[in-house]
Amino acid sequence: MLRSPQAGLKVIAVDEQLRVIYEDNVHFDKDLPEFKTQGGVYIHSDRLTVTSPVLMWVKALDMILEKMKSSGFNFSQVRALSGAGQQHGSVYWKKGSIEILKNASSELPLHQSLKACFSVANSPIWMDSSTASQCSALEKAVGGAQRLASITGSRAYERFTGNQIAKIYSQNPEVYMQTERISLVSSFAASLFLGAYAPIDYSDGSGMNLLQIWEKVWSASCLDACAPGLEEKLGCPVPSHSVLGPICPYYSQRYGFSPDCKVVAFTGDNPASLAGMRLQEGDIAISLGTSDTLFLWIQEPTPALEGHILCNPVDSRTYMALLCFKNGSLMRERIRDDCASGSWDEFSKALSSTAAGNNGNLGFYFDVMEITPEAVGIHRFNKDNQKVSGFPKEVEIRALIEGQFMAKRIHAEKLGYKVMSRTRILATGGASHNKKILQVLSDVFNAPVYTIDTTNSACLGSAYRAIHGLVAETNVSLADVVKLAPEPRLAVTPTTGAEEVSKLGNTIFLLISCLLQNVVVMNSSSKTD
Ligand SMILES: Nc1ncnc2c1ncn2[C@@H]1O[C@H](COP(=O)(O)OP(=O)(O)O)[C@@H](O)[C@H]1O
Ligand SMILES: O=C(CO)[C@@H](O)[C@H](O)COP(=O)(O)O
Repeated sequence: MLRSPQAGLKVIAVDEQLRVIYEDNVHFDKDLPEFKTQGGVYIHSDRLTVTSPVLMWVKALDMILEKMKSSGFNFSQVRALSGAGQQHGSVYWKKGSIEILKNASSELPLHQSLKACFSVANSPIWMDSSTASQCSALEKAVGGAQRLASITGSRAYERFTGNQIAKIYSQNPEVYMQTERISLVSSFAASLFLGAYAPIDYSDGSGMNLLQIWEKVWSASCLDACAPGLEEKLGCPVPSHSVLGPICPYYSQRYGFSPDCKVVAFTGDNPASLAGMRLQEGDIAISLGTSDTLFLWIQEPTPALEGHILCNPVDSRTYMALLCFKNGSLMRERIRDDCASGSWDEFSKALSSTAAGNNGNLGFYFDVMEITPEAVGIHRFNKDNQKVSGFPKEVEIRALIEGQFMAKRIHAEKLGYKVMSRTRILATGGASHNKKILQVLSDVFNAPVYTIDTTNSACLGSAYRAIHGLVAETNVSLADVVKLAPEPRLAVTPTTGAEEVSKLGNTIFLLISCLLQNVVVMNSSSKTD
């Protein structure tokens, strides 16, 4: 029921009929200003290193539980809890912290007891891209990028945890040596509820460049390439539906939780969204949160140099494919501020006043180095495919949104996904509130778009996973557990005629995208030569 994304901490509680009975959040920048984060993070002066203060996450948990308590929430009725964290980020527990965690006094908020527990105060998070040299070394150590992808589901990515750990070890070996346990953001949050170090689940563990996704064990060659003695610091990975144990006494004493309340393994935010959206095979899920992600349920994946294959969080025999785009909401917000006076309403009006296909005007908008494709900068092309330096405001807004969705379609198709007549697009995340944005999504994919009641699918998915955890050992599927839950709702259908326009746009977009990527890659390699 808990989720710790980048910008804040969110909570949802559901009853036995799977109705949402409580929903709340803590916003890091606004509610915890003493940490001075922007969007929940610190972007360091090199513009590559991105971290979040780990104690801010603990304080946010204290705060949200206090809010629930003051609203009269009945904690004693909670039978199970689970949660999700932004993927790839890591937390470093100092030697001896396990005792402090186990024995935290229920008289104190948790952040006070855990003040001295972290050997790295600012945790590296998914936005970090400062580990290029560690990525090259890891790929080299295992026999190349494709070999690493075949073992772990992904070639080396800078934000993936193994590379982040390798950086900490190489820059600060003494800090690494002082660390007794390394958690992901998800297993860290689970540890706070367990009062013990929680294991990493298979699904979030697949975002580390360390797990053999087929055998579901740590890869000795990847571990050795990153840092010595790493296996011991990570603990054994477990199936995502595992019950980790009962909630620790701290929560019964301070908030009135039942001592029988079970803690089910926490997982990554995207895997939890897959559960919350009740994804079926053939569907495509698009999360429009801080980052944009696209994911699919997949039976027999073939890991490639683009995209990620993760263990499926709700079915250990299958997988999920994931594509992540860094220039998501923050990019849309920047263009909203520049072209629509900071108003989503005005932004939406611009989408209504321009035609699908944008009269041939196309744009690529990457304020920060994109993950897929690896490109940066703002690149605009008119209907004659000539590069132009600017667009009128409304054209700019449509070029941004069409470009973002064309990139998603093209890259999903490269992973082998085919839009079929039964394809449903399930949209979630903050920007899925915006119907005009969803209309463009529907037109570009030529498929209907559905949403669920809450845009907070990762949090809802965590609640579903908590219930599923109670029965998963008896072979009951998540689909069975959530069959009473409200079905996704049809939000928009494709505009007649939009398909032809978007097909043409897609082809041109693909051509320019390939050229652009090559130019960027060539430029960056000539820089390092
Ligand atoms: N009406 C809207 N139109 C477009 N984007 C929106 C709208 N409302 C919120 N957003 C975007 O949603 C983002 C937050 O999404 P959310 O899913 O809550 O983030 P997270 O991934 O951190 O959980 C904000 O950055 C904001 O840009
Ligand atoms: O890096 C990825 C996925 O690979 C991101 O999707 C993170 O999991 C964080 O997501 P937000 O919820 O903050 O957008």
